[in-house]
Order: sequence, then C-alpha cells, then structure tokens
Amino acid sequence: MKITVFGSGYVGLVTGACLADVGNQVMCMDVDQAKIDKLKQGIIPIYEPGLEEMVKDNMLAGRLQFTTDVKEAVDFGLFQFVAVGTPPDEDGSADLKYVLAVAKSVAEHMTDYKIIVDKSTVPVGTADKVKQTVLDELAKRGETLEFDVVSNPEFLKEGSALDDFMKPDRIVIGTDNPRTAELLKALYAPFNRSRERVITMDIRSAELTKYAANAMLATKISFMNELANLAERLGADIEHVRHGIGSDSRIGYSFIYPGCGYGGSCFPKDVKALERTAKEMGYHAELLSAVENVNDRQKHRLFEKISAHYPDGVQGKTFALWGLAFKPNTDDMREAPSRVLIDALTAAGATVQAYDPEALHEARRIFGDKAGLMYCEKQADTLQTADALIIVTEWKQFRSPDFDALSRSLSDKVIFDGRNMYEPKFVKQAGLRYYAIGR
Ligand SMILES: NC(=O)c1ccc[n+]([C@@H]2O[C@H](COP(=O)([O-])OP(=O)(O)OC[C@H]3O[C@@H](n4cnc5c(N)ncnc54)[C@H](O)[C@@H]3O)[C@@H](O)[C@H]2O)c1
Ligand SMILES: O=c1ccn([C@@H]2O[C@H](COP(=O)(O)OP(=O)(O)O[C@H]3O[C@H](CO)[C@@H](O)[C@H](O)[C@H]3O)[C@@H](O)[C@H]2O)c(=O)[nH]1
Repeated sequence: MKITVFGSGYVGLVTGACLADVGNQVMCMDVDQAKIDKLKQGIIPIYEPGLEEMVKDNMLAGRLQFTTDVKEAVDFGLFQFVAVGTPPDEDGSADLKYVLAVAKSVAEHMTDYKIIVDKSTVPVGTADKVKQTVLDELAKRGETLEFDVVSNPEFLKEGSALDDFMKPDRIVIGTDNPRTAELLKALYAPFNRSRERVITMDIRSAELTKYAANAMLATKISFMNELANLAERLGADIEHVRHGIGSDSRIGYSFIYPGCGYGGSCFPKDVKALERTAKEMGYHAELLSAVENVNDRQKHRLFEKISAHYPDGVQGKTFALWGLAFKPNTDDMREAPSRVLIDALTAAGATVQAYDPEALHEARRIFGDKAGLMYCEKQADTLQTADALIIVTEWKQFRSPDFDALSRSLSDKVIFDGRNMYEPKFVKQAGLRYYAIGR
C-alpha cells in the first residue's frame, strides 16, 4: 500500500519505517528541511534503538522516501498519516496548528480519495475540525472530493518504539465509516497476526482513549510518588511496598516505580490537555490536577534531599550527575526531571558534572554554556573532584557501579538516587550515605 506520513519526529519516523519494513511504500514528509536533508543521507535526528538500521534498510530497498514537497507527499499515499506535534498552548490545551496545517495541505493538493489518519495526540473533537478544514479548502477550490478522517492514536514508548509499534498491545481505530475501518485493518494486518489487536470504535472515543491511557499511567506514577513521600515519614521502604502491591494482579508491577517525577513529551502535556478539556466542558477534573501537582513537586524532591543533607547550602559543591534524558534509551530531554535539578543546583552555586549515554548533545542544545554546568563525555569523568553523586535516569550502565571506588572518589561519600537503583545495604557497606526516594 502507499502511505504518506506528515511529521518525521519520534512518531512519524517510527511509523514510516515500520510500515515500510512490512513491505509498504512510504513517503515521510516534514517541513524541517535540515531534518529531511539528513534523513535522505541516512542520518537519524533522534536516538531510538534499532531505528537507524531500519530506516537505512528500507531506504536502500526503495520502500522509504523523504520529502519536504507537500504536493509530492499528498499525491503519494492513499493513507495520509498525521504525526506532527501537538504541544501545549499557554493555557495547557493542545495546540492544533500543526495538525490543521497538514489538513489544509492535504485539501489543497488532493485530486482523489484520501484517508487522513490522525496519529498525533489530539483532544476530542479534533477530527471534526480536520474534516471542516478539508471541506473549507476543497470548497475554495470548487472541488467535492471524497475523503475520510480516522483517529488512530499511537501508544509507542520512546526507547522501545520499534517493538511497541511492531507488537502493539492494541491498535485503536476510530472511524464512522466501516469501509475505512476495513482498509485500516488491512494496513495493520502484519502487526495483528498472533492475536486480534484491532479495536474499532467511534472517533471521539478513540481520541479520548489516548488521553485516558496516558492519564491512567501518570496517575499510577504520581500515586506511588505520593506514597513514597509518606513512606519516608513513616520509616517504611516504598520498594517493599511496591513489591507488596504489584504482586496483586489487579494492580500489577508496571508503572508503579517511584522516582524523581515523570517527564517526556507526553505525560506532562497530555494530563494538562485533558484537564483543560474537562474545564472547557465545565467539569473540574480534580484527580488530574492532583496528578500534575504531585509530579511537579516530585521533580524538586532530589534537590530538597540534597539541600537537607547540606544545611549550609551547596555553594562550591561539585556534583556528578548521571542521566539527563527523561528516561533511558532515548536522547529526549523534554520535561526531563534533570532540567529542574540542574537549574536548582546551578542557581544555588553548585557545579554539576553531567553525563548521559545519548542526551549530551540535547543538553548542550538546551543549556548551552550554562554557568556551573559541565558536560562529561565519559561517565568516569563526572567523578573527578566530585563531592557527591546524583542519579536521575536509570540507564542500564548505571546499575552496578563499584561502590568502593565511588566511596574513594566522592569527597562527601554520598549518593542521591532519584530512581532507587541500588540495594541500600550494598551502598552503605562501602561507607557511603545513600538517599533514595521513599526509603
Ligand atoms: N513521542 C512519543 O513518544 C509519542 C508517542 C505517542 C504519541 N505521540 C504524539 O505524536 C505527536 C508527534 O509527537 P513527536 O514526539 O513525534 O513530535 P516531534 O516533535 O518529534 O515531531 C513532529 C514533527 O512534525 C514536523 N511538522 C510540523 N508541522 C508539519 C507539517 N505541517 N507538515 C509536516 N511535518 C510537520 C516537525 O518539523 C517535527 O519534525 C504528538 O501529538 C505526540 O503527543 C508522541
Ligand atoms: O513506573 C514508572 C514508569 C515511568 N516513569 C516515568 O514516566 C515517564 C514516561 O515514561 P514512559 O511512559 O516509559 O515513556 P514515554 O515515551 O513518555 O511513553 C508514554 O507516552 C507516550 C506518548 O503519548 C505513549 O505513547 C506511551 O504509551 C506512554 O507510556 C518517564 O519520565 C519515566 O521515568 C516513572 O517514573 N515510573
């Protein structure tokens, strides 16, 4: 089948590559000329395990192309996937300008039937706005071409995006047209072999399903962070509590890891946008605003612990900081807890020697020559003249450090762990103080 994907970011590029990988002809379109120029040379603008190989293989096989030419893109595919950003507006609502710009482009150039498939995370009612935009543009052209708008939200996680796309838990298809549902099912058949994964529903329910999933996951995390803060005050260990409740299959082990707050491009913005949608409907979504507030507070937790350990302040102290990305296996630092911590530490006069296996370039782009922040190319370099170690992201390579060596390196012999990576006993045996979350 022939597919166009608008937007070549985390979602668009993964969608395009995976659809090409199962034999489709795919054209990825982006307005960012520099990004497309790089992609044409096989240079991938983001770090996502396996993506570079998949993109290159499919380009070589002639199944995956890139363009900035809107007309070429619209002409190409029967399916016109929309995978552009929906960043938060000033009031927290999702900004639809990129989505509607794509709708306008499609309508300006289409000459036959198209299926516009929305993969971007958009508020309920967006498909209606997309439809109206297309109708208005077609009317301007004096055309009455047929088209459909489908909501097909994406649930992939950064860091495991290819796997999530290839073996999804579910494929949600929101449409009011049974014929379109069948076409989408055929397109997704290669990802639907071992069991039935396609769930079809009306468009508004599909749009809401995406926000419901993210809000539920964010709620689990904020709930655990709230309990972690309580556990500290009660002399309990949240890690034991996590095992204790996770073993109940009704609760489950996933997404109940306490930490220094959730980040990324999705949870923070989607919880806010859903809250905003509720407000527009005259409903105060109390739980959602609590989820958000707990998370905002949690991002300051590490700094609070550090400040409590250093009652005279951190001025003149040097911290080794491991992990800048909002989670492991990505270079994405959108809404990353590390950003809040680096700002707080440097503002208080500390020096931060930061390392991340993939996100250093992104940190440089965000912070530039920020006073007090030093970028370390090697994990070991962070420890030179460091007083203490802070862990913000749970990359695999941070799991098993030599605690005795750390004890010799760190002048103040202390670790602040925002991801509860270590068994406290082993850290303490090496003569180190160990602060974690909720224990
Ligand atoms: N990142 C994720 O893990 C993830 C997962 C599921 C859903 N989503 C949702 O998917 C959407 C895209 O997210 P992302 O992280 O891939 O964003 P991104 O910022 O990485 O990529 C968006 C791309 O769209 C391009 N773009 C903007 N306007 C365009 C236009 N008119 N035509 C073509 N390209 C255009 C931008 O240049 C950019 O390259 C968002 O709504 C997001 O909430 C993201
Ligand atoms: O138990 C947990 C699990 C995650 N996190 C944090 O939560 C954030 C988000 O993690 P994750 O969900 O793994 O990454 P994303 O790539 O943001 O994926 C989420 O957001 C995407 C965009 O909407 C959705 O498609 C995915 O299904 C949804 O998991 C990160 O900061 C994690 O550190 C925790 O603190 N505790």
